[in-house]
Amino acid sequence: MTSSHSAVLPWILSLLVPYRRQVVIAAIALFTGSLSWLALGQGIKILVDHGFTSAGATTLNQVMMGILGLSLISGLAAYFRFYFMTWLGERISADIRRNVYRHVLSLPLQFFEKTKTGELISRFTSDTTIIQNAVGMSLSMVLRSSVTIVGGIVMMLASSPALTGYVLVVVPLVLVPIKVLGAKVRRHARASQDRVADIGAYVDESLHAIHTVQSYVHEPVDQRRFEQGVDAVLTAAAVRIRYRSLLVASVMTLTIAAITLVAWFGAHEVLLGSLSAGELSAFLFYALITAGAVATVSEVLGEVQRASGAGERLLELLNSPIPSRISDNSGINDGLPAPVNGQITLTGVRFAYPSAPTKAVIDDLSLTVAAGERIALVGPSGAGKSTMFQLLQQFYQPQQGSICLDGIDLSGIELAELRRQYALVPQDPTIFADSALENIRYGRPEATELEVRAAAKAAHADEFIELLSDGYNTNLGERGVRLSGGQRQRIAIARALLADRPILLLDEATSALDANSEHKVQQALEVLLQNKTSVIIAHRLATVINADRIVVMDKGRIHAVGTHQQLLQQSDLYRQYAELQLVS
Ligand SMILES: Nc1ncnc2c1ncn2[C@@H]1O[C@H](COP(=O)(O)OP(=O)(O)OP(=O)(O)O)[C@@H](O)[C@H]1O
Repeated sequence: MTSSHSAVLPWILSLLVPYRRQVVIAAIALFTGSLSWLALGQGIKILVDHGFTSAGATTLNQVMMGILGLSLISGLAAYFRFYFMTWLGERISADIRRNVYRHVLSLPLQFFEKTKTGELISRFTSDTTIIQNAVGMSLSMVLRSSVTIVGGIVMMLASSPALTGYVLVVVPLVLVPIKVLGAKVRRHARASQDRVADIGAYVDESLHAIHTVQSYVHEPVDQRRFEQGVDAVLTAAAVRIRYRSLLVASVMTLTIAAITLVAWFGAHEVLLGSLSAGELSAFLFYALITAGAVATVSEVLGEVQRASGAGERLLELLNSPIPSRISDNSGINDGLPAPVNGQITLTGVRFAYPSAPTKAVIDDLSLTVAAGERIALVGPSGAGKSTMFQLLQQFYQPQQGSICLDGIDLSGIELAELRRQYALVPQDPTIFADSALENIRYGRPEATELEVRAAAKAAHADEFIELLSDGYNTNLGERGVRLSGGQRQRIAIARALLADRPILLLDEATSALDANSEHKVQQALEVLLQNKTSVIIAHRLATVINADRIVVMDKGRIHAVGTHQQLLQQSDLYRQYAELQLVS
């Protein structure tokens, strides 16, 4: 869904609603500041017409005091305007970040298959900062200048309607470049932000894979591609800058030419005696500050338009649809028994990924997993084992058939409630850049430290955590770079133990661990699997032997079901698989 430029302003205004008090204060400060500047013109007029006459000394003093007073007022007004507008800019960008993050967290997996993480990060950081500056600085300047322009025109009219007439004739001349070039600036601003997001995505991807990058000595290639990205940013920016410079220059030149012309007319009127020198001075003062304000607007309008481009992209993100299951829980009966027993029934399930809707990855699959049963899923790569996990957790919905938990169709269970029934131990467990303690506590954020330690002991993770430099408080480093494969698995098992969910989804690691580590992981798993319904994508002999039933999958269908011994005799596919694939 694309959002248009016109949607950005109403969105920003809606974000300002909670801060109306601050907006009002900023607006008052803004008006006061601009009006006190306009009042200065009257001071000039009095000064020129009367300040230089014989009786002028007292007038001169009074006017000077007045001007000083006005400067004080406009100074104070500037303080409040600057303070509150900047504050509003910070607030708005904070609110945008909050809203966008909340939205992005709920987006379906399909969205993340298509969108690069680095690009999203760039939206969070750079796009919101652009909006922050626009609201905090540029918008404030545009508003102040707009007030000055309107006030300036009114005061010019008061000083000399005839001269104002000339000014108004030439004003459209100045507006033409603002309109034409401004639109171009905005378009190219968006293009250059897109290129910035591209390089963000590239950095993100290559740095995540830094290990692979360095071991393949791929650095020169990455550097070259990155530089191409940087060049693309520069090229896009160059076009924007060219239009913007053209905009600023043409507005300035046209304005100064217009004022000179008007001054020339005015001087003639003074010579004819139809205008006093003070009136002409005041008029020119107003014309100058008005022109200055027009120039300011044209200059920062570029910034505002850049922000509007950034806003478009953020709005697009906010408009990406969230699955109705999450945003709208109507029609959900949430009838899960408490506690959940963990019986899973699949009946005639057919599923194809949305990106390949004609290729059934799961095809007419029926299976019942009894409460407390331990099922091992085996089968060749691409058989659909991981897809089963995705369906059980409802990251995707089957196109045909039904999946039930304790007899209730999954589509009738609130999504968060459903997912709370599963503990997932993935093949390559995620370790966060946080302490060992917090990494385990991820399974149940409200768990006490004692509970975390108990789970770690049961998962045989305690023994290596205690040896880390800072024990449970040791930071495990981004993606657990400081842990071995077996240690990462034991942390993940401790996390799942702590979560204590009725159903366990375990994707066993395929990589062989050393005997000692293997033994530890196996022991940890035995604790984890006690009294739970478990579905295990099995890669180890010990696992299949200990399973209640083994389900052999092939091309999305169930090929055979049985125990290890039964299948060795009955299924050629299983025998081959057991001989070649299982880690003994
Ligand atoms: N997000 C996706 N979009 C489209 N197709 C997908 C997606 N994920 C998996 N597939 C396809 O679905 C099929 C089944 O994949 P799945 O990951 O379930 O297999 P698997 O049995 O777990 O294999 P492995 O043991 O190699 O992990 C594969 O052909 C795969 O290409």
